[in-house]
Amino acid sequence: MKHSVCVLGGGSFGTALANIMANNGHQVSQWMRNEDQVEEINLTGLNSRYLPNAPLNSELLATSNLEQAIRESDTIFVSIPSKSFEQVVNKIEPLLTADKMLISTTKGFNPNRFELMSDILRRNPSTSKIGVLSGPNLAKEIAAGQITGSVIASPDDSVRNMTIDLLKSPTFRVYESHDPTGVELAGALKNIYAIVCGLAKAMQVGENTMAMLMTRSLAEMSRFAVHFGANPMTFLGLAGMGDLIATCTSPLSRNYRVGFAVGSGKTLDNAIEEIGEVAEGVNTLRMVVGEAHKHGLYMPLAEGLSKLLFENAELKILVGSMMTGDQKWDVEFATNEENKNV
Ligand SMILES: NC(=O)C1=CN([C@@H]2O[C@H](COP(=O)(O)OP(=O)(O)OC[C@H]3O[C@@H](n4cnc5c(N)ncnc54)[C@H](O)[C@@H]3O)[C@@H](O)[C@H]2O)C=CC1
Ligand SMILES: O=C(CO)COP(=O)(O)O
Repeated sequence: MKHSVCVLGGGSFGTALANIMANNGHQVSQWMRNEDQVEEINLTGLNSRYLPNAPLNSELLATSNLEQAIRESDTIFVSIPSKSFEQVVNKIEPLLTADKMLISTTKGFNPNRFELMSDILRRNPSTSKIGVLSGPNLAKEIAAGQITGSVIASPDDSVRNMTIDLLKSPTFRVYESHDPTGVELAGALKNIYAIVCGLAKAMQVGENTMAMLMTRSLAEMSRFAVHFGANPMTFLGLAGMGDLIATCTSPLSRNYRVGFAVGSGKTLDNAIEEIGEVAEGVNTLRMVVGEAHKHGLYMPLAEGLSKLLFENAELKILVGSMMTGDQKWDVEFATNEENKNV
């Protein structure tokens, strides 16, 4: 069945998702504020700034008319960086109705207060059909047709089913989850550790070290997320472990690249400017370290990275924080009390 969908955001991920759905034969509009970009996509079938090597489906309609795009769509994917997410959602709120589904694809926190993107979506009074899409989804690989898996998390069956219907393709597989908190926190938190791993790679550490960093990152992420209501098992899936591997090892990840640039001697500001796209991990780090302090959560890697990026501490603080910390158990969460610390 053909559905009417709209993607908000003209960046790399929004474009990759819109293109999958257009290829699947759905009626897709992609809203962006930049008129030149609208014209380029509609006339040439290219989004040259964000996905330069990916010819787009000719039926994909770029638009700067937000009102029309929302009115004509049953499902709305919000692919706007966390910094502007709330502002855009406030604009569409008067246009929402109970039948419309809202899916966040943004991996970050509201910079103004400690809340996730789905919290912002849930504040709208019109629709409760809300989901979160997250997983190892490097946009450039998706656009190049690389086999990719993702996770749609929602308590609402119809939201999960619709998202699968819209996105499933021979190269894109969508799994389901009942743990939106875990899936969303996993996607946001891993960006911190992609920066850590980019830094480590620039320092030419060995594979033992990389493996240790990624595994302890997973422990830290799940410790934080469980405190806020997530299921620790979610972190073994694509949204947790999967996304952590993809972004902690790939130079296609903007967060990894920020870490690599800083590890190679650039300032944080220069590193961000050079990338020219959103690297959510920097804001996420600020928010998460603040909350970890407030709630007494032990997060030595995030703490070390924060000191390094924001307080000019030396690089060795990162390794030191991991090697001399208090945590002594390898695995903190297990399925029964007896095996609590495996
Ligand atoms: N690129 C990727 O590989 C993936 C990205 N994501 C997440 O998707 C979200 C969006 O990322 P990308 O598309 O990669 O970002 P991007 O940096 O490629 O593009 C961001 C887009 O948002 C637009 N934008 C920013 N502020 C806006 C505003 N106030 N009003 C309207 N448009 C605005 C920009 O003009 C740009 O078109 C991020 O949170 C990211 O974590 C998730 C999975 C994969
Ligand atoms: O989330 C992503 C892949 O799953 C994209 O990561 P970056 O935002 O670091 O590019």
